[in-house]
This record gives sequence, C-alpha cells and structure tokens, in this order.
Amino acid sequence: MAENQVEMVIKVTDVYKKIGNSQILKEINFSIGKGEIVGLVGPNGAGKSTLMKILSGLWSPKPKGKCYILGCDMTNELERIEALRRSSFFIETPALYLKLSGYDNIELYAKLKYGSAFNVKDEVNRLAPFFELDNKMLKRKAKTYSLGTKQKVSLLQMFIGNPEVLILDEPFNGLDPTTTIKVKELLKTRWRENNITVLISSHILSDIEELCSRIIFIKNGSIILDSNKEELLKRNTVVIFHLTEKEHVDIACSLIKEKLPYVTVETQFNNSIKIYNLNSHYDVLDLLQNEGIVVKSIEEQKISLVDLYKQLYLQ
Ligand SMILES: Nc1ncnc2c1ncn2[C@@H]1O[C@H](COP(=O)(O)OP(=O)(O)OP(=O)(O)O)[C@@H](O)[C@H]1O
Repeated sequence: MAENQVEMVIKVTDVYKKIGNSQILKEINFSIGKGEIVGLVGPNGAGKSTLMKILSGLWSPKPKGKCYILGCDMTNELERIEALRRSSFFIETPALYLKLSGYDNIELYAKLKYGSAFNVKDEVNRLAPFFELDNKMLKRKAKTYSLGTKQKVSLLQMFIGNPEVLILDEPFNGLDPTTTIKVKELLKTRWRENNITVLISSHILSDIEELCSRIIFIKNGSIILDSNKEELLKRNTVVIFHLTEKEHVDIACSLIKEKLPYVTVETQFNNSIKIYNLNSHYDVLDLLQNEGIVVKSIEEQKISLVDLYKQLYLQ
C-alpha cells in the first residue's frame, strides 16, 4: 500500500479509458478527502458510470491511470479486496438473485462480505425502516418485486456493516419520494456519526444540491469543473430582465443571442428573460433600448444548481 495515498480516501490519477475507437474518459484526476460528500454530475453518456466502475477495479483490461481507495491500489488484487471490504459500490443495479427472497439476498451479501458470524438480522431490522421495507416484503422472492423494491433492497445492502466509503451510481432511481427522503436522512446520519466518504452520481440535481459539499461536473469523458458547492453557487448569479411587452420577449432573446454570444439566455413565462454569464446589465440594457424594447425592472438572483448546469451544458 502506498503510504502517501492514505490521507485521501479516494484518489484518481490520470485515468484514460478507450472502448473500441471511442475515448470514453480523458485525463481524469481528483482526490476526495475523508468525510467529503461529492456529487458527480453530467449528461447521459458523459462517463460517470464508467468512472465508478473503474474506481471499483471492475474493468478488464485495466484502464490507463491509477485509482486508490482508502490507500489501496485498485489494480492490485489483494489491496482491492481490502478496499472493497471497507466500501460499498452501487453500480448498475438493482442486482439481486431473483429466486431468493430480499432477506436472503441481503444475508448472502453480508456473509460473503463480512463472514458467517455477521449479525444480519439486527442490521436489517435497523436499516429496513429507512427503505420502507417490512418483514413481509423482505420474505418475498425478489422476482416478485417491483423495480423500486429491487432498488430499495439493493441499496439497503450498501449500508450493511457501516462501510467507510460509499460509491453510489444513481441510487435514487425508481425510489418513491418518501424512501428518497429517508435514505438521504440515513446518509446524513452516517456522515455525522461515522464521517463516511461518499461519491454519488445523480441526474436529480436537487438531491445533489442537498447532499453534496462539492460537485464534479463531467462532459464527454472529461472533468470540466470540480468545485466546492457553496462557493460555486455564491459567486454566480443570474439576471432576470422583466419586459413591458410580451411580443418583445422573442425579439430580445434573438438579439441578445446574436450580439452577446458569451451569455446563455432563456425565456420565462412572465414577459421576462433570464440571462446567465452576464458581465454587465448595461450590455443588455443598451442593446434593448436601441431596439425600442422597454425594460420594466431588473432582478438579480443567486444561481441554483439547475441554473449552473444549464450554463455549463446548454451553451
Ligand atoms: N461496454 C461498452 N462498450 C461500448 N461503449 C460503452 C460501454 N460502456 C460504456 N460505453 C460508452 O461510454 C460512454 C459513457 O457511458 P457511461 O455509462 O459511463 O455514461 P454515464 O455518464 O454514466 O451515462 P448515464 O447518465 O446515461 O448513466 C457512453 O458513450 C457509452 O455508450
């Protein structure tokens, strides 16, 4: 085990991945310290799941670069086993044995991971309420479960035995709002009590905004932004221009797109336009005034994660 890797719970260095002729991941570098909850965000096909799979050491042949979890080199079989015992990976799930009951699936997972002496029953009783699972449901065969219930059982397994690291790829897919809220509470409790480290991908940006202290944005296989969430949202604003005439909205949008190509502009429902990345209000005011478009008022708003996503990916 490399000693200088120990302080960083997750460390990815110069990872590249090619499948066939396509470069799926390029020059991926980041480190995650103990107790960080980091969101991985990006459109379909950006490379999030591939990155998580590579982190787990699942790929064959091995990709270029290095991944360490809890100081263990994930390309070294013995070190990888040590890291996997102390971590949980939720990737491409739900993955259950359909002929077994939910409980038997969990028991099998727990005993393979922690040994036959592991007390599965108490752990399941503790965790099941967070997943809205009762004994009756857990005794049913997994093949009779809805997609959401399979997701609940698979996700519950990830919390068995208090892992130090959680790598979760789209964990809330198919979960109902009540279970999503409860699972997020479980994550927060585990973080407060055990200072767990989490890397989580989701297309539900409100979940990422709620849970994560840092966000890594990925596009076409490359990291385009890696930043502390508070700083990111604090230093960016959007400006709303309220116009007097409804008919002016589309004209104003086209004009701004043409004359100010560095901004992103979006129409709103109430005679307004929303502008991201604006240097000065006067750039827009002068432009509109020259065309006889009257601005009723200007409003500056703090940016949300959805706004930031639009700015990064819809330009
Ligand atoms: N086994 C494979 N063979 C060929 N191409 C693959 C394979 N696995 C992934 N890819 C390609 O790699 C790219 C990244 O896929 P990946 O599943 O990592 O994206 P993602 O960001 O997780 O997307 P999503 O949000 O849709 O889950 C995609 O273009 C995908 O088609």
